[in-house]
Amino acid sequence: MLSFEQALQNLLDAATPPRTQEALPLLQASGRVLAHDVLADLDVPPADNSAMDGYALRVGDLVAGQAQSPILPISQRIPAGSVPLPLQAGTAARIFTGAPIPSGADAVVMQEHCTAEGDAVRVNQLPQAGQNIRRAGEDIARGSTVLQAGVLLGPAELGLAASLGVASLPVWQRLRVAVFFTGDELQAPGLPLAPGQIYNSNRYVLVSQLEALGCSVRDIGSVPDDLAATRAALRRAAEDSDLIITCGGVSVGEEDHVKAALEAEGSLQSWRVAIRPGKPLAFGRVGEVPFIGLPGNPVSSFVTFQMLVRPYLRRLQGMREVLPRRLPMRAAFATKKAVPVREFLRARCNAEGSLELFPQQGSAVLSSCTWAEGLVDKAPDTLIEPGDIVSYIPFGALP
Ligand SMILES: Nc1nc2c(c(=O)[nH]1)N[C@H]1C(S)=C(S)[C@@H](COP(=O)(O)OP(=O)(O)OC[C@H]3O[C@@H](n4cnc5c(N)ncnc54)[C@H](O)[C@@H]3O)O[C@H]1N2
Ligand code: MOO
Ligand SMILES: [Mg+2]
Repeated sequence: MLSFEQALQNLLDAATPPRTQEALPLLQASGRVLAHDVLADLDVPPADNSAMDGYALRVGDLVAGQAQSPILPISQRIPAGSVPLPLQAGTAARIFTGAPIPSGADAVVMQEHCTAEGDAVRVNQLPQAGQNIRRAGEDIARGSTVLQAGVLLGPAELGLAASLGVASLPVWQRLRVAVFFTGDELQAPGLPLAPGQIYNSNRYVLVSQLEALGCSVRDIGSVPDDLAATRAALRRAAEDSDLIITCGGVSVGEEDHVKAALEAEGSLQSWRVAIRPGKPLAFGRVGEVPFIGLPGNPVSSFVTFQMLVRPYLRRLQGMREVLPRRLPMRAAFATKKAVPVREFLRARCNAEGSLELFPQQGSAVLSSCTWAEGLVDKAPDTLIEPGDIVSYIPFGALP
């Protein structure tokens, strides 16, 4: 049986980085992984511009007059998008937010601090030099790396690329993941349950987790607890896929056919990891296609995906390495027995700022995964007492 660390290391060592990339228009690149760094070939903003609607002026012209509320004639009007003339000495320019600063001006005074008087302006609150001016390049400096290869492109990244004038981005080809779900008892949501059936919830957890990571999923569907059917499903899953992930049928019962099917159609590299939930996790290959057999228990497949499959998928997709952020937090609970495997306990923070456990830590209790906000990572053969500091991994802190 592998330790958690061995299982994770095996997966990461086996993760071949992506090779094929494609250039996509920005809006089609959302949710994709950037294949190359993006460098700025211009300053953003390109030129000094006004942060406010007001008047561009030279502070020295205000002080020279020594008046409390000096008045300056208005020499030009600069809306955003226009090209200003150099500022005439002793005058002010009417200027609007985003408009370029005329050469010679060194501050913008907000119109709320002024009084317009015909074609002149009375300045009631003297500005500091540089005030309300957004300098060229203060957001992005020409030549700097704006986006790093491996980032999962979201709204802010697309906006930043657009602010540089970039219209398309190089992204890695989506990882093609084939999935199927084993179990005679499975019924699709929306259809009536026959006696003995349950709804196939794992499908929705797995497919949505894969899609959230930018994978393209081919769902082979539900497969009965039958060796020949499982072998046929493996063969189909291996066609045109970069990875196969199945749910169910990897434990020790006669109705669990995934391991035998894998040994018949490919190779079983390892089976069972010393963790709870998620112990009967299987790794292997079908031909050249890597295979992961997740356990059927809903929490087992959820937690093993989060803790082991995600880091693997991130590397397969060329995403930046990010370790799950662990927080040392105080436990407001006690565990009852020390088990010889590493445990990931579903927990969340209470009003006092310490951690509570979901009362049922069984691995078929899917409702715990909507109640919990993260996992307490508990070492083998240990107990946790109230007040202990534990290692807590918020779901949101999982890369
Ligand atoms: N004698 C033993 N029995 C079991 C062991 C063991 O070591 N000795 N391991 C237990 C552990 S740990 C786990 S985890 C489960 C995993 O078993 P399988 O991977 O073979 O999963 P199944 O038997 O197919 O199903 C387990 C459980 O989950 C339900 N299930 C399955 N697929 C789905 C799905 N798509 N959606 C919702 N629920 C699903 C299934 O009905 C079963 O209740 O084995 C233990 N047994
Ligand atoms: O591996 Mo299991 O998830 O403990 O039920
Ligand atoms: Mg089973």
